[in-house]
Amino acid sequence: MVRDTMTVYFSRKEKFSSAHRLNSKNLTEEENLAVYGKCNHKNGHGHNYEIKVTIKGTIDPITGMCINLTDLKEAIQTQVLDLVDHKNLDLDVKFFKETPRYNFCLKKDACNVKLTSLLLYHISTAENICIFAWNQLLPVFGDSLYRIKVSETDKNSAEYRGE
Ligand SMILES: Nc1nc2c(c(=O)[nH]1)N=C([C@H](O)[C@H](O)COP(=O)(O)OP(=O)(O)OP(=O)(O)O)CN2
Ligand SMILES: [Zn+2]
Repeated sequence: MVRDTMTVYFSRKEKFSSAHRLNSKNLTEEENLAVYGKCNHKNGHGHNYEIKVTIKGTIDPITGMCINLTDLKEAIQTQVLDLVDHKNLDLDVKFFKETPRYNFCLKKDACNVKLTSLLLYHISTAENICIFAWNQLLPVFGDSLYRIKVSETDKNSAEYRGE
């Protein structure tokens, strides 16, 4: 039986090259080295990243498409690739350079419990690159944006599905 509405997924892969360094402002020099190892080296390093963006939708009966590939390519290019390709993620991309996440934690000292604010920055891991790309593409695709996968190497990748 053929259904009236069928949910389908359409994906596009792109590549980009960026430099970065894994280093947290919330850790000491020694802690950074212990957590990130060689990826914390002050010279930084680079990756030929791959990003895969998946759109969820129904098939337009006239075009046979759930999204026009031209629109998907254009959005990935302008919203993501133009900002990260041949860039230093930590210095050139605002999300990693200066967009703080405000977290509040309770710190207990000898006599009382104090509310202390802690500024947390986005470290340029594959996980956070997924979040960056999601934030950039969500205004374009809304609920149709299904999944973003970012691969640093053939061996390492992260995925985000907006959850
Ligand atoms: N959870 C995460 N951990 C790490 C990430 C990350 O994005 N999320 N990223 C890195 C570094 O960016 C690093 O460049 C990864 O490279 P490496 O450790 O060399 O891993 P490879 O798979 O490329 O190489 P092998 O030497 O074969 O392991 C680190 N951690
Ligand atoms: Zn790296």
